[in-house]
Amino acid sequence: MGSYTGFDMVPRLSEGLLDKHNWEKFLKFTRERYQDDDQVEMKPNYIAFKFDSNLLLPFEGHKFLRFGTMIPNEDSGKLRNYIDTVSRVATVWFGSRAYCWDEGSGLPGHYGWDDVQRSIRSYESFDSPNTPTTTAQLVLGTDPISELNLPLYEIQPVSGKGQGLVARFNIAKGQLIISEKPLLTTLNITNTTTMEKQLAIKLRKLPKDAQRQFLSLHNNFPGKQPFSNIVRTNALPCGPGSTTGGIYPTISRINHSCLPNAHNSWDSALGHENIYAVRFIKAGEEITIPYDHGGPSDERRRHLKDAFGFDCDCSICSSQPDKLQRSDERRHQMKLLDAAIGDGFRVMYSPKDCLKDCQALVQILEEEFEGSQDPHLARLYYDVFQISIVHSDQARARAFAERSYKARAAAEGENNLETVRIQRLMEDPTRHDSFGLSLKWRSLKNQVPRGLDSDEFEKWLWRQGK
Ligand SMILES: C[S@@+](CC[C@H](N)C(=O)[O-])C[C@H]1O[C@@H](n2cnc3c(N)ncnc32)[C@H](O)[C@@H]1O
Repeated sequence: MGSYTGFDMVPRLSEGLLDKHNWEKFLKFTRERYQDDDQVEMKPNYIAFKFDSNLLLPFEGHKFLRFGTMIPNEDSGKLRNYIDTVSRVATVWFGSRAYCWDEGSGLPGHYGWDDVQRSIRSYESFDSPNTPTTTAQLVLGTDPISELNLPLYEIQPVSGKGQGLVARFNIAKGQLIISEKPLLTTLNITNTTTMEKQLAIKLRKLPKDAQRQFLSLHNNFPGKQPFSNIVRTNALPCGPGSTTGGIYPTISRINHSCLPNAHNSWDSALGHENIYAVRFIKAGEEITIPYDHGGPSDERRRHLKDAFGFDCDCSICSSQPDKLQRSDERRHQMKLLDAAIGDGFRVMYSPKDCLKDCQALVQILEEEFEGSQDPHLARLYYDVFQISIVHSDQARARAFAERSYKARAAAEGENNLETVRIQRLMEDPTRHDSFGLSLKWRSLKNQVPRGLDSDEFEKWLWRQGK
């Protein structure tokens, strides 16, 4: 046996220029210090100390939590020397932020090993860079506007669409824009006379303020049944496929786009609707969400006209014919691939073909959504997770669950119940009901090859060239 020792970065580094600069200097020094040491190896994404798979220094400092391991009792002092030296250099660059700990002396580390392992797994591929929302964030990595907790939007007239939500500040991808409780929720009742009566009863029970807010919402179907038509214009389903709709004082002011910059999701634990930015939104830009069910523009426009009574004039629908045609081709292809991926027989008997389809779909989503594809990727990577786990491939299942988790956390928040469920599957893919239906691709969750560059890792992940 032995005792654990090392240093943790507390708080972890930001993606700001200052932290990046210090991390680069620290790595440069470490690299030079060990350049002739055959125990220290330069990998595509990190510096590896060969003694232990936990002793890695990633090139992306914001991912780093810990440099530490167990020093066996029989260690001659060699391993301890490496850890002490790197820890000392870290304290030179980062001061007390490089928190040195030693369990043998009764000083435990700051982070749990689960978090450390997760951070280490993330070293294998580079993150796509975030666009800073302010100069302060560019330099310091923190966003003073979000710390002030000011509303990030205001309700304004938007040309051709009535009112809409417009960003007051730059909003980062993954930022929560608004979380709101519904004024009321209602079942989707097809008989509008019954619906009108039930809504009248519900409205009467609301405080006067809420009644006024409801009645001030836009009604795209003026006529005899104002309550149900306000619902028809403004309701958002409380979760995917839900037959209950929610009406909101502010969220119901958000207009539709077929290429939206925000994503709406229902938080069933809190009974809130959340809106997250799915790409960087510039101050002054309109905030939009999707009301459509996908498909090429003719299908989307038909659905929006039938269900909501408006002709969409979003940036895609009103683009030049050749651009629209390319988008339509991609959307058509997305539908075909979606259907093929969901075919259980293929998942079971032609899983490699399914993987190929999933990879093709990732590519198309990237082209079509230009950086705002996280809501789609969250679902797609979960599908690939399922394909992997059906065939007992825990290593890839975990990597895909991690990608699904990241995309979902960015689009729906870390506390969303579905995000948390996927996080658990990422920790232990065998919890999924379909684990082990086939043993075709059996692997353990740690059987991930280390030290591959990004292309090699992708090839491994998608089972190319096997
Ligand atoms: C939920 S409301 C959104 C807020 C509404 N614009 C308002 O003034 O309160 C939906 C209505 O907004 C308008 N709208 C939303 N997205 C639109 C778009 N992409 N193109 C044209 N009109 C749109 C339509 O009149 C639609 O029925």
